[in-house]
Amino acid sequence: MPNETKSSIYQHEPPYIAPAGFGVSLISHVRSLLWTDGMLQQGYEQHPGGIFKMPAMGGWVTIVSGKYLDEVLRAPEATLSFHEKLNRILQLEHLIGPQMSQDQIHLPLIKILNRNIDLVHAEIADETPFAIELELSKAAMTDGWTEVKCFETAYNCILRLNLRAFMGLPLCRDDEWMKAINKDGLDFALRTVILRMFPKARRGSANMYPSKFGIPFRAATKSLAEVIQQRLSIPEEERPNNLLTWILSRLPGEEPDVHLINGIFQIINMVSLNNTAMTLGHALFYLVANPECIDIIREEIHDSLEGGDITRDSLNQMHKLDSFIRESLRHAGLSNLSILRVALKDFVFSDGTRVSAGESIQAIAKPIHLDSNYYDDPNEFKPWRFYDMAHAEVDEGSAQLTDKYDLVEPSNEFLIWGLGKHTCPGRWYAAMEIKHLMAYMILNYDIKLPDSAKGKRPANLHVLGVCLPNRSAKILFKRRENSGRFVLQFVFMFVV
Ligand code: HEM
Repeated sequence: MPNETKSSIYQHEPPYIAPAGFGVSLISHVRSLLWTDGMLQQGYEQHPGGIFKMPAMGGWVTIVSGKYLDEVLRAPEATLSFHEKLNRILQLEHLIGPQMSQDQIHLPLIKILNRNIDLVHAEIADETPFAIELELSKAAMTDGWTEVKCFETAYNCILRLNLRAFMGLPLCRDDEWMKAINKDGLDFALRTVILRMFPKARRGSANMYPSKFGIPFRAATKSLAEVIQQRLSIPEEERPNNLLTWILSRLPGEEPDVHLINGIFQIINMVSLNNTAMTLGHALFYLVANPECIDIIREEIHDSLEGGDITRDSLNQMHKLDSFIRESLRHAGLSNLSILRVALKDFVFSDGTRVSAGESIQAIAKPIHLDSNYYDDPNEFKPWRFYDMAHAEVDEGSAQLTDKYDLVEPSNEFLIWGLGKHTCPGRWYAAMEIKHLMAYMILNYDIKLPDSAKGKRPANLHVLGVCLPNRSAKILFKRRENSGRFVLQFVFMFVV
């Protein structure tokens, strides 16, 4: 068993996979910036199922896998902390306040989101045609086909759906407000980087300086304040059932703190937007690069519809689509690492490896997702891999289809959502949103790569261990003949 401070066995540092001596450490850091994936793979191959230390983002991080990952997951929050790591990265205490940094007010809010997922789905379903058609209307149409940047379209659609689910109509369709949110998000990101450059004790005062770099959460505050006043004027039981109402119910008081509300909203929007949009972007690129899958998924969607509609239950029946998205995440996982922790006390693993207080620990992810010990032909994109794995267990005598290979299920071999007590609490929402959008697109549009791509999936962009979908590559959409009902719906929405 690991021991937090003492151990009878010989204690030692994790092995370094790059030189860390005086002078050469800098070279190791430059190598890790340019060659993160390669360095991580090298560490994994040298220490399979083990522990090693590698340079990352200006520090040295202990990387774990195998049984050591389980030891990290079992450690109490007071020893290996996820929230403290997040606070340090995002500077939540200075930029939003203790309700966020200490009380984690966003967590109960996401629980409410999960409890209301059927209602939230209804909002997403209503907003989807509007969001997609608006994005497509920005580009010219040739012979019925509209060519758009895939990732930009995915990002904007997810942003629009999140705003609808979190804030409701009409604010979610206010383009000025959307611009303000994007500005606030960028100012926030920049501020976190600047604050981290100051010693801890000076950050509070550093944050007070008026800034040329923008003040986080200011741009969207004015419209939000108006919406809050309007929401408060409605009797509590009649308020729309969405995030803004839930935040207000958790912050009782005469004068709501608009800065805090904006901060909470921004953090939830931030964690839900980027990862979800990247996941959708990757999956759409796999879809157009594997066009033979489109008809198969479309047939499954048709078979799952309820009264012609994509409902929550019908989404749960779309096992091939689910497998397709999970395989897309396995193959082009968003990050090569998972599970962020910082040691608040010295921590000693069962083999005597010691991590000192203040140091960071992360779990290896991508090399596991591409390891032939866990996945057959790991470098091949097999859209029905998880569908087949679930069905193979039924064939082997299990009475019903297992859900352990479902998109939302984390495991030691599928670390996209993290694992253990901090496993992503937004994964049901994210999966529902991505599946709904893809099902809607596949049902109502033909989708393809431009001829110039020659059938090849556009290359991903790898930055500091993050695998981004290609930013400039385009895909084409053409409305399908039988989607007349959708056109009427869209025209109706604009008229109203
Ligand atoms: C495809 C989309 C998403 C991916 C891949 C993803 C992935 C992750 C990962 C890897 C973690 C960290 C786990 C750890 O370090 O132990 C995490 C945590 C978290 N995620 Fe997500 N996430 C996604 C979408 C969302 C959405 C939509 C929401 C909110 C609605 C959300 C809210 C959170 C929160 C609040 C945490 C922190 C949990 C805690 O404090 O215990 N995520 N997510």
